[in-house]
Amino acid sequence: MTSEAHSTYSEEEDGDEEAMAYYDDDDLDAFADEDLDCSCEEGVLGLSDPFGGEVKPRILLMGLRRSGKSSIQKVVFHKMSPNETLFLESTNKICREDVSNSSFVSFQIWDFPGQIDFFDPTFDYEMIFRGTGALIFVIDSQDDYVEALSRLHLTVTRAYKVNPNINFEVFIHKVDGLSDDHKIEKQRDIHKRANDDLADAALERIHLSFYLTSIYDHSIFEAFSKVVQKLIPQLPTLENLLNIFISNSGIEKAFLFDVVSKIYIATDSSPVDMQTYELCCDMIDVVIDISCIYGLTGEEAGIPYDKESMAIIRLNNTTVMYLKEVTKFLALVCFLREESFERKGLIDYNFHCFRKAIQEVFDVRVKVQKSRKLLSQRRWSKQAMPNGTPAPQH
Ligand SMILES: Nc1nc2c(ncn2[C@@H]2O[C@H](COP(=O)(O)OP(=O)(O)OP(=O)(O)O)[C@@H](O)[C@H]2O)c(=O)[nH]1
Repeated sequence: MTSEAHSTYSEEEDGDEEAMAYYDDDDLDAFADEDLDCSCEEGVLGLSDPFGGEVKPRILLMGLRRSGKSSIQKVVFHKMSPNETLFLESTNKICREDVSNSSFVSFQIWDFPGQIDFFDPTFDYEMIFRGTGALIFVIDSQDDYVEALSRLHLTVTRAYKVNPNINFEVFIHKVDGLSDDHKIEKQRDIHKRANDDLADAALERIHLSFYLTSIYDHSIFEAFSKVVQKLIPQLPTLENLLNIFISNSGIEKAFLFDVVSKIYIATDSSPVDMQTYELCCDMIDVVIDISCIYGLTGEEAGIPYDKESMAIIRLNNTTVMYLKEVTKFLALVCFLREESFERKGLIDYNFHCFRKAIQEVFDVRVKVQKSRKLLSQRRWSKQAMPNGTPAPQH
């Protein structure tokens, strides 16, 4: 395998940098009124903490004690190594974290303590479920899951009553200790029992999606990618753009990755196989690691990834992997045959058009965010002055 990688980390702004600044600043602007950013440690909430004005979709992590909820969050979003999760303490309050890596990957994760009680009057579950986009229920596959299944049923039915638009995602977790046959067997059993319970309650219309996951391989990143993709309204547009890009460039497969979390936010319409996805994750690791070691020029340089970041890796099976920066947090990773890579000029030109199109999609999103913000400000000021009295000037 041969590889080339290139990254520069100049802190000085150049002409093109404006385009990047335009991205980021507008993004920040758009979210200025919902500046709820806090680390997990700082973001511990009381159970009745209201988040009235918030717009970002929520992803809830629920499940029994020690099922692996905090480990998932730490491994996917904090680069914690799986072995370190052995030392995580039990969560005893709801722990909220903002994930705003890029314009398309922007949500909040709420990690719930295992023993949460729906009948506790201080637990305002209606408020919580109302703003929820996805509810991930984690089941420990190495443990007896009878209790977990009844908890899943209770949680899902409560949540559905409050908000029928929630995506219900079930992670059959810790499958690293199981053989392939055993994994399939567990998935079938859990799937059947959970759906039977819903059918018994005449709630067949609730759809549950199941994933086999482990923090010890890439399955957890892949599952999270699928959960997040469902929350991206621009997904069909992104997929379309990727389809057009690859079919005109002789590329076999392309992924749009969020570099920080290694979640892929979109891919073309050809099927994804796990090995290809793992190779992409490894490539991103190589680029970021090399850049961290050799590229960083200053303390405040932050994430070692910029508009010059790119990498080419030639595999020993005549396949080439090509990574290019799309925005400050997004990368395009492509797989193509060596002979197709001879037309690199054409690929780069098409990439340029693809990148521009992504910026336009992003532009529309920012405009929508801004008009929503304006609208809510107007509503708010009307409420503040019901008789039309102008606000006092200071
Ligand atoms: N084998 C294996 N162990 C895991 C996996 N994920 C988490 N664990 C382990 O499971 C244990 C519990 O993990 P936590 O993340 O603390 O579980 P939790 O659901 O947040 O627990 P509470 O905070 O008590 O609700 C830890 O020892 C983890 O190392 C996995 O995929 N495979």
